[in-house]
Amino acid sequence: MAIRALLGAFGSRSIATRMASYSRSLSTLVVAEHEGGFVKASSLSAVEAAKYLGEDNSISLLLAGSGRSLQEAAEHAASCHPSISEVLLADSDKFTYPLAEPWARLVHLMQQKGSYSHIIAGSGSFWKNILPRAAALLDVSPITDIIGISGSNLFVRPIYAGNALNTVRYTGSDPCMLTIRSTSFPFGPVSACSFSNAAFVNKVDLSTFTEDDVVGKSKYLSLSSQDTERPDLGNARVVVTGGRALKSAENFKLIEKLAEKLGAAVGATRAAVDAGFAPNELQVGQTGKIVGPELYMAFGVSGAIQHIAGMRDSKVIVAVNKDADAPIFQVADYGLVGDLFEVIPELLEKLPERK
Ligand SMILES: Cc1cc2nc3c(=O)[nH]c(=O)nc-3n(C[C@H](O)[C@H](O)[C@H](O)COP(=O)(O)OP(=O)(O)OC[C@H]3O[C@@H](n4cnc5c(N)ncnc54)[C@H](O)[C@@H]3O)c2cc1C
Repeated sequence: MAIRALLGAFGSRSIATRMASYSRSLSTLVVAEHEGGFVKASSLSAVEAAKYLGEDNSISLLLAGSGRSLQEAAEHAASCHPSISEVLLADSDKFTYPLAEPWARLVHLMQQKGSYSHIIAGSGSFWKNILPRAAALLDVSPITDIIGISGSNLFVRPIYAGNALNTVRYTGSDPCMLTIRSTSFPFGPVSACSFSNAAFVNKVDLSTFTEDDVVGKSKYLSLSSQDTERPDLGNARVVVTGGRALKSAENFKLIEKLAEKLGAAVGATRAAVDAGFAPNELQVGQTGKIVGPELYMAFGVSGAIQHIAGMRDSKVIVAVNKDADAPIFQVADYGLVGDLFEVIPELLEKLPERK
């Protein structure tokens, strides 16, 4: 086993920024996601994380796909983060769709070409699908859900639904493959960033990438994307979450209306998702999305540990619950014992319209 558990007792907030780094010759490949011509915020968080691996870390960012949006994403990547030294562009219709098999082969190929010391990706479902396959091809053991980095081989990650933190030392061979929680390595507004020292953009030579590399068991059918009007749940500044107490999908629209008024993303507990009040991609928690907004508002949410695991890093937590003993109040900064069916309409009435 390449990973050795060492300790487990760090405070949970801002660990990434508190830990020191030490230097050694490093080169990191950040495997990135892009959408609509922009590199996703979670991938820029992976670049942020790479900075903590040590000084003199040369950071390359890999983008794959095809068409105009890939070219636009490459331009964005080249100027969006001062630590990126090179943007690598795998431009082929083999990567138009997010299928795990060809993408895992691509990561394998990139490692063969670049001999990176580290490969880093965000913790989202996209890379969760790909990275373990790439790690198997490279015969290394990945470390997932990193929230703190203290040098090139020492990482902190939550265990037991976030109730304990584990520090692990990577003792395997290169590359050390990591997925990071973007809430622990925040990077500023993605669309606005621009630096004068633009990174080089280099095309990846895919001549050795054969049809066999593309063949796999998965097949692309269609892509359903969330409502683009709303902020992305994983990166939103404000999240409004509803629980089972909403009782129906119709009532859950109260949460959506409040979110709209606040310019917030909508979240849901697993109980609300299982009951069909909200779609699966809105689930916050251990088996849903991990969020860390400035403001998290929970309505009719009991505060089960599996839910807390997904939102405990929020800066300010507001909870409204009928039951004064609900566990959610233990993590809330502001708590209101009350009926959400009275509180939300009152908030909707009193909050000013968004401009
Ligand atoms: C392996 C595993 C993984 C899991 N992963 C997740 C996960 O990722 N995310 C997640 O959320 N859960 C997860 N769960 C489920 C979790 O254990 C809880 O069952 C779930 O979070 C409860 O959701 P809830 O708070 O909406 O419902 P409940 O626990 O039923 O709580 C409803 C709350 O609403 C309050 N309430 C009722 N009526 C009103 C009202 N009118 N006004 C105000 N308050 C009211 C009640 O007092 C109560 O506290 C997981 C469970 C397991 C076993």
